[in-house]
Formats: sequence, C-alpha cells, structure tokens
Amino acid sequence: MIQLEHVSKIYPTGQKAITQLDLTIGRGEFVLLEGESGAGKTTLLDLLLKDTEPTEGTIRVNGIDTGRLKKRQIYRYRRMFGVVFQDFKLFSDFTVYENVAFALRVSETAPEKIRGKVLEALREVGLERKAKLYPGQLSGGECQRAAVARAIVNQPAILLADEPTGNLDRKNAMEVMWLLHRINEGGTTVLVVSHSQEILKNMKKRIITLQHGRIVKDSSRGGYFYGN
Ligand SMILES: Nc1ncnc2c1ncn2[C@@H]1O[C@H](COP(=O)(O)OP(=O)(O)OP(=O)(O)O)[C@@H](O)[C@H]1O
Repeated sequence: MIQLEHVSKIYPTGQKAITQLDLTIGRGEFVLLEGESGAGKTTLLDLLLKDTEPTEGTIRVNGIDTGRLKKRQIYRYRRMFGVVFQDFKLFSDFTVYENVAFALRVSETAPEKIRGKVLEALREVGLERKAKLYPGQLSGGECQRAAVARAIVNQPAILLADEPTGNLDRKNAMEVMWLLHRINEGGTTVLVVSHSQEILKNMKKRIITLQHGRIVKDSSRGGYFYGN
C-alpha cells in the first residue's frame, strides 16, 4: 500500500528531515509512528500527501509512483487519504454537519448523496445527535470525532493522523484511538503519529520509531534496533 525506497528530504534551508528511509506499510495495517520533536514524523506524512517533494528516493502509494504524478493528477491522488490533525482544523462557523459535508462538496460528490454519507460518517463516530452544533459547542473529544468523520466521509484507503490525541485528556484520547482502531478494522490503512507512551503501549500495534529522520526501531521486525 505504502512503499518508500531510499527516501531523503532536505529542506531548502539545508535541514535534513528524512534520510535514506526504506519503509513498507501493507494494505489494512495500523501503524503508530513515534519519535522526538524534529525526528521527521510530519515530514513523512507531508511526503505521502505530496505536500512536499523528496530530495531523493521513490514513494509508491497503492502502486502509484508519486514522483510521476502530473500536477492535474495530484488532487485525485490525495483523495486516497483522509487526514486528522492535533488541532482538529474544523471550520468554527460551520456546524458539525456542514464541516463533514464540506469534504464531500469539494470532492464533487453528487448533491443527493451528501446527506446520507454525512449522516453515516457521523453515526460511525457517535455524533449523529450533535450534527447541528458548532465546534465551539463541543468538547475536545467531540471535535476530534467530528474531524475523524470529515476524514472518513470520502471512504479513503488511507487515514493519516498527526498527534490526533495531543489536545485531549486520557479518556477522550483512548476513545479517539479506539475509533481509529475500528476504522482500521473496516479495511482502512491507518498511520498515526503519537507521543503518548500509554497509547503506544496499549494499542498493541506496529510501532515505528524515527530519530533524526531515520527508522531506528520497527516493532514489526521484532522490536530490534537497526539502521544508522
Ligand atoms: N518547511 C520546513 N523548512 C525547513 N525545515 C523544516 C521544515 N519543516 C520541517 N523542518 C525541519 O525538519 C525536521 C523534521 O521536522 P518534522 O516537522 O518532520 O518533525 P516532527 O517529528 O514532526 O516534529 P514534531 O514532533 O515537533 O512535530 C526538523 O528539524 C524541522 O525543523
């Protein structure tokens, strides 16, 4: 599903963010990505989304070599992904329903299909009764669940989440992680950046540890350190 070969990213400032990274994530996997600040976690997500270009190496997603995508193909490519952020990134002057519907409108979904899809996504995250509320009227956990509904409403093949529990208390954090687990059980490949040792320990998923842009530990390889 996701394959990186010898991928490096050096920003124009000269900052090395990713160095000679080889990584394969299979279809339907759930992967937790950890590493200290500046390790390259967000850069890795940005590379997958083609928000930034690798300095060297090849990135393949679902068989697509991202380096060969034409500009006009990038929009369609990105529709393979749903993305969840630490700070939710909901529109504060849109209701929960409108926030989720917005993701469908920009993807040119037929108008008659929007309502059913939005309500289904809200049901999935347990927010069907809060559809008419604004983000300011929700708790942090509910905001994040609304953001997850927006991310999955297009039924993406891959869900990327960058510190999705960073602004949440323990209970809400575990609820959001449980939700991501359920979405993964439905077949979606899930990649989550997390700093929380509790989450890393409790989820019992594959954990990849980045340090200075390199993978220094991958639990799918028996937890042994390698590389560097
Ligand atoms: N646009 C940019 N221009 C220059 N350097 C950048 C840019 N974005 C990130 N960097 C640098 O690249 C390195 C990796 O950054 P990245 O944001 O990927 O790390 P991270 O692991 O996500 O960190 P954090 O946990 O703090 O979010 C850091 O040294 C950072 O300062």
